Order: sequence, then C-alpha cells, then structure tokens
Amino acid sequence: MTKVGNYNTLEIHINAQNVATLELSRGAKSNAVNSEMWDELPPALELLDRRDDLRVVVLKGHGRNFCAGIDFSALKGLSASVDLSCPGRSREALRRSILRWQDSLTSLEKCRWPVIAAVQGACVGAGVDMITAADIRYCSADATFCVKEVDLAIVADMGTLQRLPGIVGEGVARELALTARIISAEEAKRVGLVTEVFPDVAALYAAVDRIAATMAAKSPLAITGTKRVMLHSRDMTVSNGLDYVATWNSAQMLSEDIQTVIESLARKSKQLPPFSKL
Ligand SMILES: CC/C=C\C=C\CC(=O)SCCNC(=O)CCNC(=O)[C@H](O)C(C)(C)COP(=O)(O)OP(=O)(O)OC[C@H]1O[C@@H](n2cnc3c(N)ncnc32)[C@H](O)[C@@H]1OP(=O)(O)O
Repeated sequence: MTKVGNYNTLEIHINAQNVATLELSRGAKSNAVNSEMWDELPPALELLDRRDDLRVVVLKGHGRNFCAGIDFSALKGLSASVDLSCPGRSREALRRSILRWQDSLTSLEKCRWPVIAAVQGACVGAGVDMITAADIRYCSADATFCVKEVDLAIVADMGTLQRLPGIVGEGVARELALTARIISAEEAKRVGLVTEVFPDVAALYAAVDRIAATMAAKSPLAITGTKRVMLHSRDMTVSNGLDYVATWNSAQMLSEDIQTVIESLARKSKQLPPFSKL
C-alpha cells in the first residue's frame, strides 16, 4: 500500500492491484462533511483521475459510521459567510457555495475510474449524496441509510434528488426523500440502493477488495469507457446514447487491448491477459 496525497480529512492509499482506497478520515465525527472535506474531495479525485496506472477507487469511511452528512458547523458557516447587507449579493454568494459543494461530490462521477462505495454504520444526508455519485454500492449488515434533509427543513441539494431516482426508481426515491425514513441494509438491497449486503465490515471490505481486483484486471480502456458512456446515457435519450457510444467506440475499438483479448481467446486462455496502463 502506498499513501498518496496529503489531506486533513481524507486518506488515500493505492495497492499492488492499482486499486485506490479513498477513506473519509473524520471517524471521531462520524465522517461528517466539514468545509475542509468539501474542499479536499475535488483535488483528491482529480489526482486519482490523472493517474494512468490506476484502475478502481474504493470509497470508505473510517470508524463506526460511513458518513453523518454535512457537518453542522459547515451548515452554520454557510449562512454566516454571506454579506447580509445586500440580499442579491448574499444569494449569489450562497448559490456559488452550493454549486461548489455540488461539484465536490460530482468529482466522484468525473473521475474516469469506477468508484465503489463500501458503507458501514450510518449513511445520512450528504453521505447518501456521496454514494449516489459512486458507480457501485455495497454495505455491511449494520448499515442504515437516511435522506435526512427534510428533517432539517432543507431541500436536498447535493445530488440525491437527481441521482437516487435512477438507482431505486422514482417512487422509492420520493418516499425516502419526503419522509426521511431510515432504512436498513436489507431494505437498501431490496430497493436496489446497494448491490449486496455483507455480514460485517471485515466481510464487506474483503469482498470489495476482491471485486475491485477483478475489475482492475480488465482493459482500462473498456472500464473507463463503460463508466463514461453509462453516465452520458443516463442523462440522455436512448438514441442520443447510442449515437454517443458509436462515436466513442469508433475512437476506441482500434485499441491493442481488443487484439490482446482476441489473441488470448485464440490460445483458449481461461485468464484475462495483462493490459498496459492508459
Ligand atoms: C448546502 C447544504 C449542503 C449539504 C447538505 C447536506 C444535508 C445533510 O447532510 S442532512 C444530514 C445531517 N446529518 C444528520 O442529521 C446526522 C446527525 N448525526 C446523527 O444522527 C448521528 O451522529 C449518527 C450519524 C446516526 C451516528 O450516531 P452514533 O453512531 O451514535 O454516533 P454519535 O455519537 O452520534 O456521533 C459521533 C460523533 O460525531 C459527531 N457528529 C455526528 N453527526 C454530526 C454532524 N452532522 N455534524 C457534526 N458532528 C457530527 C457527534 O457529535 C459525535 O461527536 P462528539 O464529539 O463525540 O460529540
């Protein structure tokens, strides 16, 4: 494991399979997202995005809970930071702060490498925003999920209302967002918020390591292209998505990775061949 970057609220390690672990490291505060964490996420993900040798990012939370949502100090700081002498300027400043924090979580989507969220304990508010921007979600049996914002008298504005319907369906997303009901790991699996539930955190992390290693062994061109095309298609019509992937593949299908796979299949090899870094 090699540690990369230097952050106060995050820890990043990269293992021998080129899988990065991005850990929220405010365990003592249930990984509540303070203003420093909002600021540190984009450069951390840009650093991972830039690395040609990487293959997968695993997003974890240190300690008992995955993420307790926005740190109440950041929420207070947001309104305290605006200049109340001019309502127009105040609202413009607030809007820009909200957009900047939205971008912070969207950096999980912008990272070309797939992001797997591994959730234990509580995942609340901004924690749900965060995992809905990941590509795949798994959890341990003690995990709970809550779209908490209406209980704080706010409209969720960091991505859950936009991304959750595509993951669990419109009806379930509305029920969760309008009631702020806490759901268990089992219910999260039933509604499709997570793909699998593991008995405990050790089993969760072991399984995620295995899954990440499997993905890391595949063609990085195919993996990054699949993430990009699926994100593009999510926000487009089917015909627009098909057109996009035709253009994408006309640029990618001449890759040496495809030749390598075809040669390996011709040798009747049971294993994937090694692929060079991007
Ligand atoms: C522009 C707006 C942008 C973003 C908006 C986002 C909206 C949201 O995120 S809404 C959700 C806000 N979060 C919450 O309401 C959760 C509050 N916390 C809890 O309910 C619980 O702490 C828990 C997450 C269920 C975990 O419970 P437990 O395991 O019993 O731990 P605790 O002892 O309660 O907490 C440990 C430690 O963490 C501190 N902490 C927890 N949450 C927050 C928080 N949101 N902000 C700041 N600090 C938090 C808690 O105070 C404890 O610290 P101590 O120093 O030990 O007191």
